Amino acid sequence: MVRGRVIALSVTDVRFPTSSDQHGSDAMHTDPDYSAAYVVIETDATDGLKGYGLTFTLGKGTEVVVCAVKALAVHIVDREFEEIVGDFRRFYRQLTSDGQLRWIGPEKGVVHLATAAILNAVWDLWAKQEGKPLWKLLVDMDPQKLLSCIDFRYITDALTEEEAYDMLKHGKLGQKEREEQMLKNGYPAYTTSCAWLGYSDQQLKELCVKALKDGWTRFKVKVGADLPDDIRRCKLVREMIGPDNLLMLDANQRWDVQEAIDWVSKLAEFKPLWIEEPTSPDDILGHATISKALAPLGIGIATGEQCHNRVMFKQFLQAKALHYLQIDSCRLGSVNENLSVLLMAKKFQIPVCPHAGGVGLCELVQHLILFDYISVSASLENRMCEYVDHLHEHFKYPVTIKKAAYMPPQDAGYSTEMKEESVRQHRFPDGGIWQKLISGQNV
Ligand SMILES: C[C@H](O)[C@@H](O)CC(=O)C(=O)O
Ligand SMILES: [Mg+2]
Repeated sequence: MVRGRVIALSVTDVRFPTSSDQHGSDAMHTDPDYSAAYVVIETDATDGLKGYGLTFTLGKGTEVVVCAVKALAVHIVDREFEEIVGDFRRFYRQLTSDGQLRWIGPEKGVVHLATAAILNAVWDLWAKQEGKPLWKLLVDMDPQKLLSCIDFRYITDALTEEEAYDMLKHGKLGQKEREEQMLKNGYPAYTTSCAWLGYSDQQLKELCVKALKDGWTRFKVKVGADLPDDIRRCKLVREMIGPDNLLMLDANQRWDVQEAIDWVSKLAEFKPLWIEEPTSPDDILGHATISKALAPLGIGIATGEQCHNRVMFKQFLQAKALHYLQIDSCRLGSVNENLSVLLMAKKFQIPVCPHAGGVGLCELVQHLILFDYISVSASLENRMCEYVDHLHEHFKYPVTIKKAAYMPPQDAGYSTEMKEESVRQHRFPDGGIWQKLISGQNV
């Protein structure tokens, strides 16, 4: 039962000094401090439940997003929670249509990341009030109700509400069996944690040995800064993992279109399944060109982690510019907008392989991909969810990985809540960790 009036929203700049060990590094982000604009919403209900939400950022970017969250807060504070989730499409539109703030978007960039942080907190609270993990709240939801959370504006030329309804109705068939299957075996995952760009060859080897021992069979390697380095690192990883395990490459937008084609052709001998973000995330036709050129080599295109809204995804799908669609729980407008992308991917028959390289992204996106499998795609073919092995210890409900698969979370909510002590220590700039770093002490 939905209840309470929202009486407060707070937002905190939380940063982890991951760059000091090169965790998370890639060809474009060479000093990534994994960070979050962390939102907490409170209501006047007597249950004491709070909603926790975040969006993923890197270091300095966080303070800008924090400002945007504060600017948007006026739309949610002092509202009945029932009024928000009871007509979620309306609320989503209100938040994304603020007459002054939309000028610095619309539905992209800082203001959209802020929207994601706030809405993620709303979904967390809604799931908690219903006493269910978010994936289960979605799976159990009536199709009409689910659709009422989605803003279809700008995508009806690709997917109508009626088509989406039919898909969700159809998705009910066999849903119970798929849910049981997930509870037993989990959702298949791949790891990116063996081969961040700043890791040494020795680190790469040791991490591959450990990952293989832990049962991982799918590996992603960062590329794009230096071709001879890429050839050496891909050779090393391919030798370590053998011919049958999967290898994916990620360039994080480093190249021009022709440069991408030339560079990746030189890595084709290592049999990568995909090249991720070969060029600008906004260059839909460029991706289509790269896709055509690399198809004879059997290399697909993956993208999405910086695809800023459903309209971009629509065009990527229409232009046949990607083979693997990488939703992100914190870049799009939360669950609402991700639902629309999952449904478009289903219509265009493109597998969804979520992005999770960041703090908290694994915790959140597991819910979306579980819902996708159980209620929308009903397929595991060519599908896997990213996993990175960092910072889970700071979450109250961290992910559980078994045999290289995400096991469905059981606690109510969206797994977004961080431990209070972690927030206190990592708050920027006054948290203990940052005070020590700023004053030059070892941490
Ligand atoms: C800066 C992030 O670590 C980025 O490299 C993550 C990424 O591209 C991925 O996980 O994929
Ligand atoms: Mg990536």
